[in-house]
Amino acid sequence: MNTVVIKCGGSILNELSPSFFASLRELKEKKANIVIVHGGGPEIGEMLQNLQVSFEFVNGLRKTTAEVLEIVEMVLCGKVNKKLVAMLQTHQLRAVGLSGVDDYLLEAKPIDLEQLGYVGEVKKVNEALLQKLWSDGYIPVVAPIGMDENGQKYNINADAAAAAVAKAVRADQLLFVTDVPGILREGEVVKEATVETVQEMMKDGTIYGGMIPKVQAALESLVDSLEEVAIVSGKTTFYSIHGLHGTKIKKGVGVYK
Ligand SMILES: Nc1ncnc2c1ncn2[C@@H]1O[C@H](COP(=O)(O)OP(=O)(O)O)[C@@H](O)[C@H]1O
Ligand SMILES: CC(=O)N[C@@H](CCC(=O)OP(=O)(O)O)C(=O)O
Repeated sequence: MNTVVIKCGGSILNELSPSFFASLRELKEKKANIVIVHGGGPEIGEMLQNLQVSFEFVNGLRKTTAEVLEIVEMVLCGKVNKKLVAMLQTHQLRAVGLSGVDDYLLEAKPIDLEQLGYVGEVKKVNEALLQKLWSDGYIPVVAPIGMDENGQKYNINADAAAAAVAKAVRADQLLFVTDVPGILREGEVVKEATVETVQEMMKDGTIYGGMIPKVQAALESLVDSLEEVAIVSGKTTFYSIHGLHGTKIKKGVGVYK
């Protein structure tokens, strides 16, 4: 059966279009197993500002003190996760909201406690839990908070969490749904890219900011069985009779390290 991992960026969560949900229903009709991993960077930033808690990004990752972690968890697992689950439900898609803490869905370990605080990376994914939800027809919706064996929680970049889930479930497809129609170069969507062309676009500055962790996660996930990753817009349908819209990143000839 087709397994599709969808990363929904915080940039697009409030602008997901009815046609995005229609594309999901189409996938469900084709009996695909779908799991959604969501972000929420802008909402976390807003809440931290409202609560006057200062924060900084180190290499694209939010440095996470114990105080920041508490707010990140509150926003991702409470507000954002339930908002997305509610939207899916009202678009006739049966969804269950979880975080990586639930039944150790995302077992995590710290990346660099000194530099980044409680920022984690995925050590292990509880694939069996996803399989159980799929067999009952649900779309699991995952907030990227992980936990280690001592109960310490970690803030995980959502692009990296989605890539880890895709690897663990040996996904057929990994889609990054965001607020742009794909990788743009001189105002045009790059329809197909290889590992090498993506690396070039990172070097020459075509790819910058929030697109960097996304393509890095995409390239890392192409190492295993996954042959293709796509970056698509949540403002439109991502499938049509012409196939997938957006940028497809294929393995190509280069090897990503
Ligand atoms: N070459 C590029 N093509 C398209 N978007 C790019 C590119 N380089 C950087 N970006 C930026 O990346 C953003 C998407 O990343 P981000 O805001 O982190 O989204 P998300 O919340 O979906 O993870 C775009 O809105 C755009 O500002
Ligand atoms: C460690 C780290 O940076 N975590 C992210 C988690 C949310 C996220 O990745 O959201 P987007 O996909 O919307 O960017 C953060 O705190 O913003």
